[in-house]
Amino acid sequence: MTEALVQLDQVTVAFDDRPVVDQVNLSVSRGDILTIIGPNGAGKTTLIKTILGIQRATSGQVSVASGLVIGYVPQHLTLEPTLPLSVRRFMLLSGRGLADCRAALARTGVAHLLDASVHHLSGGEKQRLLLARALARKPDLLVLDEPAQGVDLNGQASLYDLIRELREELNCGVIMISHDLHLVMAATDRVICLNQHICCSGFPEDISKDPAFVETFGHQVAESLAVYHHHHNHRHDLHGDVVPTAEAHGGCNHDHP
Ligand SMILES: Nc1ncnc2c1ncn2[C@@H]1O[C@H](COP(=O)(O)OP(=O)(O)OP(=O)(O)O)[C@@H](O)[C@H]1O
Repeated sequence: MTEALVQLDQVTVAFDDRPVVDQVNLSVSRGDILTIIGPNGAGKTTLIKTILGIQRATSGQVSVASGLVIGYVPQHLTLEPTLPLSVRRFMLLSGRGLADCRAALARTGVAHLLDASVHHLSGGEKQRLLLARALARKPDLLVLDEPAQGVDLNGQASLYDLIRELREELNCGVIMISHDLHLVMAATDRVICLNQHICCSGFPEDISKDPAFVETFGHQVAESLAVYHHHHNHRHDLHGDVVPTAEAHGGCNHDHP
């Protein structure tokens, strides 16, 4: 039996008696990638804050495996603009040694920025730095809140590839929020569509046909996902370029009707 890293049973979070997360059940084990999608204000961030223990559930049960190490990648890097801060210093603030910090930066493709100022990093570099900080903790569970924000389309694909590789290398579980529906459909194992309550959940190829998904995202999005069934038969390097694999010779396959 696979032990759940985190399990939510009937979790509700209400602000001023308004349920923002409503009776949610979910479970993530090692090796799982679970993506939470949903419209603005659907309660996605509140839900992951509850998993992280930053937000208390109003009712229901949040259970985490004992000694669980969580690596959290927030939506944005929030910094005091007047405080000089190098990448090296930022990473060392995680409490890990320099060797671990260097290895994590190398894994996310930004080792060359060790002595750069965090204030001068591009949007994509900041996201990779945040991922490196989470990795340096050698997490059992990676929790990412819109990890591809500010990253161009090629960069997004390579970032999702990297997350999949890290899941295998660390044998960790992954929970992420994403708005990049096409990429999510290709990169995730399971999807939860949240609109306060879980309106549907399942495998990406099935979820786009679910009436609840169509109701939440509209016909146009559902149809575009249904025809854009993305067979991910290749990898991307950290610059977004396609790396052919043994079973494929590069290029995306998209099924057209
Ligand atoms: N601490 C709080 N106090 C009161 N209301 C809150 C609090 N935190 C979040 N909310 C409200 O809860 C609702 C859900 O917010 P949340 O940030 O979880 O949504 P989201 O799905 O992550 O949205 P987005 O996609 O826009 O980031 C919003 O209406 C928000 O205003």
